[in-house]
Amino acid sequence: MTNQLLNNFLLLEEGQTPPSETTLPPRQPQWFDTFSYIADPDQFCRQNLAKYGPIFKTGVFGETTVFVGSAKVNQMAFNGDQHYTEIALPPTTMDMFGQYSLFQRTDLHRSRKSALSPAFTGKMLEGYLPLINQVVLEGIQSWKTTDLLSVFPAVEKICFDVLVPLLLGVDLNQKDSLKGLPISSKTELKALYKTFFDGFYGLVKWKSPLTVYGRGYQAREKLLDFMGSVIQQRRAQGEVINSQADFLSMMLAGQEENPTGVFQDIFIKNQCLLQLWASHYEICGLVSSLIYQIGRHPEVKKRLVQEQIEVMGEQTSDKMITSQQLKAMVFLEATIKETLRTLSPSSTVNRRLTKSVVLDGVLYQKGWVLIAEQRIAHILPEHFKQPDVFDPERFLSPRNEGKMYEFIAFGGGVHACLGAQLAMLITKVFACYLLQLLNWEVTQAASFVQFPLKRLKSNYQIPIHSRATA
Ligand code: HEM
Repeated sequence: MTNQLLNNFLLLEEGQTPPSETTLPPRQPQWFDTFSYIADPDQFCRQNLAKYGPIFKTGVFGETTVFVGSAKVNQMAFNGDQHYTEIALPPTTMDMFGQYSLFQRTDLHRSRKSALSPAFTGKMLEGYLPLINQVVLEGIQSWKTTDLLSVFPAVEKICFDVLVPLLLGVDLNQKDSLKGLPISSKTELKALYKTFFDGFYGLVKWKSPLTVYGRGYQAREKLLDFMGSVIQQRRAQGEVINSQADFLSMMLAGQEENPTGVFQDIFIKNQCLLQLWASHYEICGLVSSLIYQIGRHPEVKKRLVQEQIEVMGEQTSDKMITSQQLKAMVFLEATIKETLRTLSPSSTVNRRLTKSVVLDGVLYQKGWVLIAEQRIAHILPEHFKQPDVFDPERFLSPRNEGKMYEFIAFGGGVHACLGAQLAMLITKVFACYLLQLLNWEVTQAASFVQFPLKRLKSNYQIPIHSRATA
């Protein structure tokens, strides 16, 4: 267990008193903390960090919630499953996850995660590349370069078209792909998915069309029904399953190999939806923030364009970008990480302590919620030098900043993101075509939606020009 690696870590059994020199995290929870945090989470974290350091108590979400950011405490927060933490999410969110998510059943977490992992690594990712290339290229080519581009909606449209075939196994670009299924159009599917996504954040646990949660739950049922029909249709076609084709096929092939194993229909249907939930808006947020950050930093853009020329040579954009080429684009990878560091779409990792623990002489009491906050971890000078400067170089040798538990855009430890490599792959392909085809510059600071994910506001626009005509 990871925390055996932590020095000065003590797990307190019921009734055990902490060592005499133990202290509590600074700051008293305040009644207005939830409002202050939601109104401006960046400022809330920065102000408290400046005053109290990287660990402080708050009353955010109506209980004692300890914000943490330094690597060692993040490590402790990330690795307590089944020992001293549980997932701390509202009951509505847990209900929307359902019992087949990786968060709900910590006892089954390891076996489920290792069964799902092959779909998001190595050969499988390589197999996804032709589709990602094609859909992203066609999507960007359809943008009107004489107009202002509404960045987030434009990116969102493409991401949906990439992720639905990869995760739900339904190729929306094929004519009649929805024929015989209980959802008849892409528009309907997209609207249901949005309602499903929003349902995770509805706080009133009343299954009624009048509540966000109720509508979300209803959408969930319809989407599960839809996935059931997709599976039935696949079976009816009787074709040999190509386990490498998409996430759904990988699971169906797993079921064929071991009919009583992890991959039961109910699990498969839920996983398709859950992975779409986990990925779509996160990747949209990341890609649109990347467009913004590149536009804000012309010197970074110049290096990225140079790297494209070095790696791609004379290759034109009608040829697929290969995984070898993507691997060679180290400055692009660093720029994506720097975007994740500065404008990470997902903000918090919440865990409730089921036992009291002492780390480095600080007591974290049973019942408190720990929030490992990127807004703190990513601006700590001991993790990142000159944190307020946008500088992709920091992730490259010799600086190599952003070690494990310091850079936490994809979480860390037991529940580290399953789809991090897929997210990086899609974002890289997106960035390559953008750099090859378009010119854009950002002169004004944008405002961002902060919850549930951080992203550019939908009405934020930038002028784009074709590189050919620039
Ligand atoms: C920019 C894109 C993404 C970001 C920023 C992101 C971020 C995160 C973070 C911070 C966590 C940890 C949550 C926690 O510990 O409470 C996480 C977990 C997870 N992510 Fe992602 N994610 C992204 C893309 C994806 C994609 C593409 C997939 C799958 C298709 C995915 C699937 C998951 C899953 C299944 C977990 C839970 C893993 C577990 O419980 O072991 N994510 N992600």
